[in-house]
Amino acid sequence: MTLQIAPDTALRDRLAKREEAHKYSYGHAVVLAGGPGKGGAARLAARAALRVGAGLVTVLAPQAAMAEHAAQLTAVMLSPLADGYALRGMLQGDRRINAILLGPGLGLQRAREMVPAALACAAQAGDDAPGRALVLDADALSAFAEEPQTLFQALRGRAAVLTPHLGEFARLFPDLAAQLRDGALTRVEATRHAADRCGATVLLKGAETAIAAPDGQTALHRAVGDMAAPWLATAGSGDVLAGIVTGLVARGLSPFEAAGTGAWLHAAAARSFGPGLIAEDLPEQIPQVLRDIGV
Ligand SMILES: NC(=O)C1=CN([C@@H]2O[C@H](COP(=O)(O)OP(=O)(O)OC[C@H]3O[C@@H](n4cnc5c(N)ncnc54)[C@H](O)[C@@H]3O)[C@@H](O)[C@H]2O)[C@@H](O)CC1
Ligand SMILES: Nc1ncnc2c1ncn2[C@@H]1O[C@H](COP(=O)(O)OP(=O)(O)O)[C@@H](O)[C@H]1O
Repeated sequence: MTLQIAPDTALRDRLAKREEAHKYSYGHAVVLAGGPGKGGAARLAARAALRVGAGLVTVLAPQAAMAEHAAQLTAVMLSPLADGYALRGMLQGDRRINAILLGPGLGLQRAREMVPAALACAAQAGDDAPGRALVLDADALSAFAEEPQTLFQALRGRAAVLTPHLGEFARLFPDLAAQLRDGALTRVEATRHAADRCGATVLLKGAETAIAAPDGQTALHRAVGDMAAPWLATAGSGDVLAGIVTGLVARGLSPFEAAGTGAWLHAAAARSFGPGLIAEDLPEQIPQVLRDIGV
């Protein structure tokens, strides 16, 4: 049965912060950024992760892009990160980093190096203790268009969420995208097959966002009718969604829960802001959405 996503009491409780907690109770998310002039997407995502309640969020950027990020970031932290070797060292040395976002503005070449390094340090899916989870979006997906099996082999069994739009989905799963276009598969069915094939949670974006976990669970978020959010059709809104999902896994939600909750929060923030929305507005609207559902 496909879950229809809506806020409930359990969700409100999961999103609240406890009186006695401190920042490390809510995880440390890192967002990998690409080269100079390409940092906007990573900053949007990082801000969203912090707004949704991750305890700490750090943008990891190449040295050449540090000055640009430093001029723009305040609550979000910033560190230099040269290459995949340095990423492995950082992740092996700091177990408190429990959520990693790769893709927004990362660049295809940097993604090919960083994604395998990050996956090698991710938790096994289904571990009892909440481990380190990855969110892969944008360039982290497109980078493997020529060899999706390489990505799927590295992903299998890891705690991860893939957040493709239909174009990115077609690059990794061309046969499933073709069957979706032909009507041979529904959106939920295509997403379920994709999750089964890659061994990770898949969130297929769009006005109807389908989510599937490798264990067969599925969910659907329909931003249509009363729930429409058409102003989300703006550059960078997907980067913000990836950041929201990353913030939620940093807070300890499972990849499947984080994907569903993130899809709902993202559209609710767009509806709450209304016409004229641009991507920067989405993270700033999250506090209002949280208040509206009683968090
Ligand atoms: N403010 C920023 O800094 C922004 C940075 N961005 C970054 O820019 C990089 C490249 O993004 P692009 O937008 O060029 O790459 P995309 O992969 O989104 O777009 C390339 C092509 O994919 C197809 N496509 C896009 N969306 C589709 C959809 N929903 N359904 C079907 N086909 C679709 C179209 O043919 C499009 O020409 C990424 O790293 C991304 O994160 C973008 O997210 C836009 C905003
Ligand atoms: N008409 C629409 N109704 C609801 N949501 C939409 C609509 N158009 C786009 N979205 C949402 O906006 C986001 C766009 O993401 P994406 O295509 O990756 O853009 P970008 O790469 O510019 O960030 C996705 O979450 C998608 O579900």
